Amino acid sequence: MDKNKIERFDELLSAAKEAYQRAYAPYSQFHVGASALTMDGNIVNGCNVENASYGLTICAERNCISHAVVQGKQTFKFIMIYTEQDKLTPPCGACRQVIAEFFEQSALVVAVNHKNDQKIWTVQQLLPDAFTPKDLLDL
Ligand SMILES: O=c1ccn([C@H]2C[C@H](O)[C@@H](CO)O2)c(=O)[nH]1
Ligand SMILES: [Zn+2]
Repeated sequence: MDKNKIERFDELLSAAKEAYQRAYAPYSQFHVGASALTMDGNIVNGCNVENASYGLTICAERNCISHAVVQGKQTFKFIMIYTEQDKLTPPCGACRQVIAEFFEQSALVVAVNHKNDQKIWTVQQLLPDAFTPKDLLDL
C-alpha cells in the first residue's frame, strides 16, 4: 500500500508512537497508539487504557477520537494505528463503529508497525453498510 496516500504520514506516525509509549496495558501487554488528522489540520492521538474489569478497556482508536472531540474536533481525514507487533493491527469492531460515526466512508485507516509495514483500508471496507448518524438524524 502507498503511504503517499496519507497526508502528513510522518507526523501521524510520530504522534501514534508517542501515544503508544503511554499505553496502559498491564493485562494484555498489547500496547497500541493511534493518531488522527482532523479536517482543520490538527493531529490528535490516543492509546489503549485497560482496566482490572477487562471489559472496560478502551482501545487506542476510540481514545484518540474522544480526545479529539474534547478538543472540539469532530471531523477527520485519516486515522493511524501503531503497534510493535509483527502483524499489523486492524481496528476492532467497536472501533470500526466509532470510526464510522466520525469519518467519511471513503476516509482512510492505516495500520503501521515497527517494521514500517503498512496496510490501508477505507472505512467502507472495514464496516460496509454502517449504521451511522444518517440513519438517526435528518441528514
Ligand atoms: O485495534 C486495536 C486492537 C486492540 N487494542 C487494544 C485493546 C486491548 O487493550 C489490547 C488487546 O486487545 O489492545 C487497541 O487498542 N486497538
Ligand atoms: Zn477497538
